[in-house]
Order: sequence, then C-alpha cells, then structure tokens
Amino acid sequence: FAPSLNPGRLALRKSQPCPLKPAHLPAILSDKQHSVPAVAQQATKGISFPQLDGKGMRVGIVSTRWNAEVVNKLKDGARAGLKECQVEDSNVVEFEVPGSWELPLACRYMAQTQKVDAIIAIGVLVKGETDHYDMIKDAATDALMMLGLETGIPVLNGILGCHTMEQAEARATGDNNHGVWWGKTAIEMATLRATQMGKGPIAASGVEKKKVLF
Ligand SMILES: Nc1c(NC[C@H](O)[C@H](O)[C@H](O)CO)[nH]c(=O)[nH]c1=O
Ligand SMILES: CC(=O)[C@@H](O)COP(=O)(O)O
Repeated sequence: FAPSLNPGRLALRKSQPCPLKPAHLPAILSDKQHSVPAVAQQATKGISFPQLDGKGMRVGIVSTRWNAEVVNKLKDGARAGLKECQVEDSNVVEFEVPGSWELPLACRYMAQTQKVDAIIAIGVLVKGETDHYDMIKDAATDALMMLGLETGIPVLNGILGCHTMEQAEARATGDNNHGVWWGKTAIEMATLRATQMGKGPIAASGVEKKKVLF
C-alpha cells in the first residue's frame, strides 16, 4: 500500500482500514481477506497529490446554475483545492452559465483568451424522466476533452453525472468533495504544461493585465 503523498490526508485517514490489496503480499491471500465494509471503502476513495505550487497561476472556474446548491459546494471545494496549492483568490476567475450543456462553449471563450493556466468546468447532471441527461452528459464531457486537446489548456471535467441528488450531494460534501481534487488536478496539469511546454504561469507573467476580456 503506497502511503498518500499528502500528509494531511494521511493523518485524517490513518485510523481507517486499508481497502487496497497490498501489491507485495502473496497472491495466495484471497480478495475476501482484504475486503472491508462498504462505508470504509467509500471513505478511503480518492487520490493523493504531490506538493503543488500554484503561485502565479490563474485559474478559471465556469459553473452552472442548474443544481446550484450542490454546484456551489463543488465550487467551494475547487477554491479550497486551489488555495491549498497557493493560488491567490485574485487569480481565480469565475463565471456562470445556465446548464452543463453550456459549459464547453463558455470554457472555450475563456480558453481563447489564453489568460488562464487551467479551467475547471463544474456542473451537476441528475437523471430525470427523459433522455436529455444522457445527451448532455456525453456531449458535454466529450466537448470538454476536445477543448483541452485543441487548446492545450487543461480543462477539468467537473461534471457529475448522477442518478440521484443524494449521489451528487455525497460527492460534494466533506472529505469526499470532488471539487477539492479538481482544484489540485488543475494545478498539477498546469504545472505539467508549464514545465513541458513553457506556457504559464499566466499571473506571474502579467500577460492577463494587458487587455481585460473577462
Ligand atoms: N437537467 C439538467 C440540465 N439541463 C439544462 C441543460 O444543461 C441546458 O441548459 C439546456 O438544455 C439549454 O441548452 N443541466 C444541468 O447542468 N443539470 C441538469 O440536471
Ligand atoms: C432542460 C432539461 O434538462 C429537461 O428537459 C430534462 O428533463 P428530465 O430531467 O425530466 O429528463
């Protein structure tokens, strides 16, 4: 079992049983011997991050007003994740769109300015009575992926596709707030872009101050 790189997470979780089958243990041990109650598995889900330095990085958050209550919690999580990476509040630019369908285009407007190091798109799709959910879920997530590949700017997929509002709430709450991971993932990918492509950090370069588009 590889320990978390983030001491904070490790400290929070050290009293919980490890749900992973340690790679170095003999294969003779059955999965059953490693099984843990569902609740513990849920609590230990997630990802660890290396030490990240987002100083001087400028990050966009585009979010929906659909399912605003949960979306706002995810946004809080994303801001907290960015803060943990030393991104200054003044370097987080935010705007809203009606629904998840609108996220890719709004993110594209933001990406085209070339004044952000990463963009986090946040929305919550909850399956209703019609096929509308499936149409939006696949199209919007594909479009976000294409946008990142097309522009080279990391575009985070912060769209939750849930069958119930409870599922969405659970993923926007406490230690399971996915927004925190999205914030950190944004900085990890922006750092990769900076080191591999020599692009960014935007705020440190002062580029964003030359012409204000948003
Ligand atoms: N049902 C949900 C929507 N629907 C709205 C669409 O995203 C879009 O705004 C409309 O079709 C106009 O283009 N959006 C969500 O984000 N979440 C939903 O659960
Ligand atoms: C605009 C919508 O998202 C809506 O038409 C979806 O309807 P439903 O959630 O009942 O499938």
